[in-house]
Amino acid sequence: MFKNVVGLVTGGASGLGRATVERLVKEGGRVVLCDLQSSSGHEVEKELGKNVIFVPTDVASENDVVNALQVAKKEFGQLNVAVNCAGIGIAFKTYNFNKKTPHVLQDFTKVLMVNTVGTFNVIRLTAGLMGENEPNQDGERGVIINTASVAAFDGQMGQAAYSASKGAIVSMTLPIARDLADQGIRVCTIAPGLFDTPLLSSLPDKVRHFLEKSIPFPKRLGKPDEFALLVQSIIQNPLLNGEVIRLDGALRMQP
Ligand SMILES: NC(=O)C1=CN([C@@H]2O[C@H](COP(=O)(O)OP(=O)(O)OC[C@H]3O[C@@H](n4cnc5c(N)ncnc54)[C@H](O)[C@@H]3O)[C@@H](O)[C@H]2O)C=CC1
Ligand SMILES: C[C@]12CCC(=O)C=C1CC[C@@H]1[C@@H]2[C@@H](O)C[C@@]2(C)[C@H]1CC[C@]2(O)C(=O)C=O
Repeated sequence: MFKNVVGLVTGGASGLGRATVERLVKEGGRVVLCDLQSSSGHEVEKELGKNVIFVPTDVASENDVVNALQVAKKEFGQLNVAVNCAGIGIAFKTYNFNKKTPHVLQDFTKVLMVNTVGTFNVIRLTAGLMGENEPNQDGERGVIINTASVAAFDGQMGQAAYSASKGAIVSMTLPIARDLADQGIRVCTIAPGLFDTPLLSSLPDKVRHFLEKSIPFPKRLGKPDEFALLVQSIIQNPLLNGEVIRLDGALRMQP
C-alpha cells in the first residue's frame, strides 16, 4: 500500500507516534523516526528493521529538523508524509489560591514551544522538501498530519497551557493547508480523546475505569493503532485537506 511512501514521524518512539511508525512500515513505507535523544528511538529502530531510521531530534530546533530532513533525502531519496506526534503536557491551574502562586510562565511557554512551535517548525521545513517531489496524477506532492487533542475544544481545569498549545494547532490547520495548496500538499489535524499510551497506562486502574466510563462509545481508551489507522486513511484520501478530525468515541471532557 505505501511501497513508495517515505514518512517522517515526530514523537515516533512512543505511544501514538510509535503506532504510526509501525503502521507505515507494515504497509510497506519507510520512516525517519524523530524523537528526543533520551527517548526509546534506538530500540524502536532496532525492532522495526532497515525501513526505520531514528534521528535524535528536538522538534523545536531548526538545526535538528533540517538534519532529519537531510537524512530522509539522503537515505530514502524523498519525503511524502510528515506526522507530528511529539508533544508534552502539564497540569497547573492559572492561579493557585492555596499557595498564592500564579502559573509559572516558563511552564506555559515550554508547552507552547514543544507542541505548537515544534509542530509549525516541522511543517514549515518539511513543506520545502515535499515541494521538490514530482506531483502524482492528482497533483499531490505530500501530506502533513498534526496531532491536537480534544483539550483544544473542551480543556479541563489545569490545562490552560496544554489547551492553548493544541488550540493553536487546530487554528493553524486551515491557513497552512491554504498556504501549501498550490504545491499540492495537504494538511490535516487529528484531535484524539483518551488513548492507551504510556501516559494513561501508568494511571491506577480505578482512574482508568473512571476515564473509560466518561466515553459514550466505545467505553474504552483508544488503541494507538486506531490513531495510526486514521493517519493511513488521511494519507489515502485525496479530498481530506484543511480539516480537524476528532477521534474520541464522542467524548466531551468535563470541567
Ligand atoms: N494519549 C492520549 O490520550 C492523547 C495524546 N494526545 C497527543 O498525542 C501526541 C502523542 O501522545 P502520546 O503518544 O500519548 O505521548 P507519549 O508521551 O507516549 O509520546 C510523545 C513522544 O514525544 C516525544 N517528545 C516530547 N518532546 C519532544 C521534543 N521536543 N522533540 C521531539 N520529541 C519529543 C517524547 O519523547 C515521546 O516519545 C501528543 O502530542 C499528545 O499531546 C492528544 C490527545 C490524547
Ligand atoms: C488529567 C487526566 C484526566 C483525569 C485523571 O484522572 C488523569 C488524567 C491524566 C491524563 C490526562 C487526563 C485528561 O485530562 C486528558 C489528557 C490530557 C490526559 C493525557 C492526554 C489526554 O488524554 C489529552 O491530551 C486529551 O486531550
